[in-house]
Amino acid sequence: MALEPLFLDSGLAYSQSVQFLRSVQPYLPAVLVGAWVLSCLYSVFLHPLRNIPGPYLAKFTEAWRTYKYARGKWHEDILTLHRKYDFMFFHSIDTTEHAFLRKRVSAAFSMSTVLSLEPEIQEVQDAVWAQLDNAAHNGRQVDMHEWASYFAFDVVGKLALGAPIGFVKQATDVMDIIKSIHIGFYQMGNVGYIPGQMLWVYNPITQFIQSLLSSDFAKFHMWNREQLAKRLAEPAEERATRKRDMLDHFISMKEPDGSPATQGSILIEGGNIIGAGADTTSIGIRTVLAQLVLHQEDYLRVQKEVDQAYAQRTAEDAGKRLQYLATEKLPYLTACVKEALRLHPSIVWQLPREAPANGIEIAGHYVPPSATISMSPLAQNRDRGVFGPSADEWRPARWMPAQGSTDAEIKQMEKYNVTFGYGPRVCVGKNLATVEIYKFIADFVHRYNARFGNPYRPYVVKSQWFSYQADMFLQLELRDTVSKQA
Ligand code: HEM
Repeated sequence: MALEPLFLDSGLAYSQSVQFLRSVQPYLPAVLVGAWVLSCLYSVFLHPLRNIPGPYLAKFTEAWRTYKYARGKWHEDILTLHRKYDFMFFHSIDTTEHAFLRKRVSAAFSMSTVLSLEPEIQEVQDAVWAQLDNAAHNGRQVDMHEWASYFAFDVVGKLALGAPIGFVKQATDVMDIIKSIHIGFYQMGNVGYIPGQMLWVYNPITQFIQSLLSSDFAKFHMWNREQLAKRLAEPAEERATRKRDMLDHFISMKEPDGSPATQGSILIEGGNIIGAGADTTSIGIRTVLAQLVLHQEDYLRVQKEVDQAYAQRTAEDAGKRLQYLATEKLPYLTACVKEALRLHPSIVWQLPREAPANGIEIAGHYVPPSATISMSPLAQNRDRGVFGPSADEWRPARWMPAQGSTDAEIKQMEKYNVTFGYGPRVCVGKNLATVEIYKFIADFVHRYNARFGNPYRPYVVKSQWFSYQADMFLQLELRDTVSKQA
């Protein structure tokens, strides 16, 4: 390939530069190959982490990891690697900026805020039931890849962006938001961990081309801004009589200098939630549902528990849906939720951390300062040292005191179950996700009997940072008890 300048200039300097480039051009390939060989030699013989066991090719090039990521089968690859090399570690650090950002949103994610918004979550859930009831009446199969996503995306819209985006009502991926987020995660997941690589994706030229191709996402940004503008313009008397939601919490945040949060900061928090809190939760819902539908005896046992809880509602709660605080007391539902989320955590790629300033010794290996070390929640959650020889198996009873495990064993498993991460960066939305999952599953099994549309291929799993289930078709039967109650 000839090296020709893109912009013409005149004079001696220009012709000298061209001459220089022409003179070095024949040596460039050799220089690049030489640099690569040197870096390989350094990795194999001198790098401080050279003795850590792992695939040989990965010592030489990050392309090995990119290739594996791009296949979308990391949920299988990571387990194979851990079984082979039996090595895992992680360590967490915190930074002042992260601590500040985290503290200023903590009230928005507290359990009391989430529970105060339970009726709003229920409203979205009831809209889902209306759609699924309809499908059940007509004998139509439902794809839970879609419906769990529509539910979770509308919940974050309603609670944190100012209004439900309309997925459930319109029964579609409005403005292609879900599709665009998945494309974004695929791109970031595959190249985002390599310094500088995201420039191929996020530079003004590709961004411009992308905006032409998916103007829908630009529409979503516009919609998001409009909701915020509406909220900011809301008369004070109206605000005083309305329930405070997550968006209100974000609006009342402060910047580090004590000034009110800028619109940019508020929009970023909303963006974080839609990126981090919708897919993860819908995967969690599908994970629990999938295990229950696969194990019908467990489905029936949870159903019986929920039916009883419905029957025992107080006179004050009669006619209302089961509240989260009642569902979290149901022992078998709780065991099934914990076990399903352990076996299939929504995020299966590595959670990165920096080694501390003095380095750290882990499992006999010295890790130098600032090295990035990371661990997949999936691999950790299958650690036989913690979960025993049945670590890969579905065994909800392991979470039940005096039935499957002792109290001390359960405490130990809770500590090392990292579905929601670990340490100062542990998932900030865990309360919201937990409430959504318990409520959704409890009402679902109370309302329907369910079978896979295709028992020979119940669903497929794809990994792209998240590990999500697709083509999860269910045949639903509306239960008599519910049609009578309706
Ligand atoms: C089943 C559902 C969910 C799962 C499995 C999950 C999992 C995780 C994990 C593994 C992390 C990284 C933690 C670490 O590095 O140690 C994380 C971080 C985060 N999650 Fe979640 N998440 C879920 C739901 C949510 C929801 C509903 C929200 C918000 C509404 C949310 C917002 C966030 C945010 C903002 C972070 C970054 C926290 C930080 O860096 O301080 N997540 N989540």
